[in-house]
Amino acid sequence: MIGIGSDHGGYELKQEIMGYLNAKGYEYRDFGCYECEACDYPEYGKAVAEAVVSGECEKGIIICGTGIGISIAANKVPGIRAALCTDCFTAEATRLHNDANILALGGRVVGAGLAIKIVETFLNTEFSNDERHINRIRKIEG
Ligand SMILES: O=C[C@H](O)[C@H](O)[C@H](O)COP(=O)(O)O
Repeated sequence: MIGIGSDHGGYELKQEIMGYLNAKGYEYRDFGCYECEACDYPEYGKAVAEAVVSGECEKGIIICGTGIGISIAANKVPGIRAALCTDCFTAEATRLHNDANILALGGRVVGAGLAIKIVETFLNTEFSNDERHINRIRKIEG
């Protein structure tokens, strides 16, 4: 199960990404927002982050205008490693090196075509399980 959430700045891109997830047969839960009226990104970042930490969702995708605010909010939840990506290289690297469990995107930054490629890369790249990366992730957890 993938958790997905956005504020109004990410609402349109979220619809595109949900279309992609539907087409590929991914199971997902939309944590809102459910309309494009102005709302507050911390609520949706936190909701997706908590669903990932609880185990309800294996991974999350969060979107605001820049992807910055919502990733800051999600990263406040212990156990979350949310990565803001604007290209496929970082999406792959953050799975391989950081075992990122949430992908953050900026709906005002990347177009739908690139965003979907980033999502595809993120969802299809496994953590490397390399000892050096495991040690570094442990240091983040404290
Ligand atoms: O980091 C914050 C996000 O990019 C928000 O989506 C953005 O601040 C919303 O801006 P506004 O309220 O001007 O639409």
